Order: sequence, then C-alpha cells, then structure tokens
Amino acid sequence: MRLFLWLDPPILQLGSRGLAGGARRRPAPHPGQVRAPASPGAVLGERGVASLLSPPPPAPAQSAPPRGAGMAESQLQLVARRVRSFPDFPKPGILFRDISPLLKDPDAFKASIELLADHLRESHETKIDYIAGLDARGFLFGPPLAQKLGIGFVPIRKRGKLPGPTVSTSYSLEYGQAELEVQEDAIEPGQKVVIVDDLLATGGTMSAACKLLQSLKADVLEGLTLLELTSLKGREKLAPMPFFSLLQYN
Ligand SMILES: O=P(O)(O)OC[C@H]1O[C@H](OP(=O)(O)OP(=O)(O)O)[C@H](O)[C@@H]1O
Ligand SMILES: Nc1ncnc2[nH]cnc12
Repeated sequence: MRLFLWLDPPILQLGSRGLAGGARRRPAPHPGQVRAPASPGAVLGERGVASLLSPPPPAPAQSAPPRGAGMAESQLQLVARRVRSFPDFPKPGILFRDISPLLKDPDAFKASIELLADHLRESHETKIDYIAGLDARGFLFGPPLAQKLGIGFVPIRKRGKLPGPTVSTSYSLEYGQAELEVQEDAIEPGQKVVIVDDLLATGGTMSAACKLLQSLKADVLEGLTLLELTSLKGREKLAPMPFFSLLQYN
C-alpha cells in the first residue's frame, strides 16, 4: 500500500520581514511573492520508510550565473524542494515538515545557510555577537550560519543538558511541553544575539529563548527560522522582536 503525502508547496517570499520592531534594520529588497512549483513530494514505502521522489535540483547554468534577486529566488526554490510533509506525526492532526532531505542535499543545505546569512547582512548594520541556536534542530543551522558570518554560536538546550550555572524557562509546544536552558556565562549584558531555529510554529520555543536571553540582559536583535507555519501565528507571539523566515506554509 502506498500512502501519498500532502503536497502543499510553501509560499516563496524573498525578504519576508518581521511584523514589528524592524526599525533597527535596513529595508531589504522585496521582489514580491511567487508560488513554488508543485513538487512531487514524497511517498511512504511498504515498510513505512519514507523516500523522497523530488527530482534533483536543476543543474547550474553553464553560462553566467543568475545574480541578485534571481539568484536568491533560485536558491530558495532549491531549499523549498527539499522540505517534505508527513501528516499525523508525531501526533494525529500535526502535519510535520521534515527537513531531512534538505540536510542530505549539500547544494540545498548550503543555499539555506547563504540565504539566512544574506538576510542578516542586509538587515543589521551593527555587529551581531552571537547566533543562539535552539535544541535540537536549531543546532543544524546555527553553527554553519555563525561560521559563515564569522561569529560565535551559543547553544540553548533542553533541560538538564548543560553543565554549570544555567537559567531556564518552561514553554508550550505545538505538540507538548518543554523547558529550555542556557549557561549563565553564555552572553555578556548588552551583547547582540540572533536566535536561529529550523521552524516557527506557535512561537513558544522562540519566545522562551528570547526571554531566556533577555534575562541575561542580551540584546536580542531578531528571531530567524527556515520554515514558518503562518496559521499558528507564532510571529505575533514574538512581537516586538523582529522575525524572519525563508519559507512560509499556511
Ligand atoms: O514554535 P513552536 O510551537 O515552539 O515549535 C517549534 C519548535 O518545535 C520543534 O522542536 P521540538 O521541540 O519538536 O524539538 P526538536 O528540535 O528536538 O525536534 C522545532 O524544531 C522548533 O524548535
Ligand atoms: N508541524 C511541525 N513540523 C515540524 N516541526 C515542528 N515543530 C513544531 N511543529 C512542527
């Protein structure tokens, strides 16, 4: 028996901005909204093992490479094609957005990091001191992003994983309850931090991380994710913290 997964391509929107609090940032180009081409998505195999049927990304052009907004748009397509969806995981009613194919594809993974780095370079005139990443999937994107920007990475972890003095806070998830911690000496008062995760759903995790860093008197410049589930209105919860996502899903 073959179970087809939902095919709902994201809204591709370059230069998507946070709702509020963006005054500290320079305006970024906004070439408008386009729909991603329908991707073939994925199927579940006989034993329930998922296999991605998306075709490989198109070979790069042999002539001059695309530039500017065009290049960013094709990078975004590369990323969008490598996100697949599983209904009813980890609980009935949840449509799980799976980034595993993106991590397996070096070009798409690289494109995601470059797009996030470009956004931060365009948006912040002041130096960012640290990228803070959220346990666990924020650890996949935070360190390469920090490396790309030539800055350090700070892990914000689930409870009980960090040694030494920590501060912690509990929060609600789309599918549960959890607690986040950061080491007390991770950030000096006034240091500028951007929080990175793979996905924004209800905004509970990102909002808890923001409060945690603010309790250390960090200057939290922005929250950043690859994916945003817009119907859950997470970014409203984050206001006035600016928020940016590469791909939005309803
Ligand atoms: O906006 P929210 O409703 O808070 O949901 C988003 C969070 O949920 C997922 O993490 P999860 O807690 O499932 O942990 P994981 O990264 O360890 O898989 C995701 O990676 C985000 O961190
Ligand atoms: N729908 C979803 N897909 C993937 N990760 C999530 N984290 C919270 N909600 C999620």
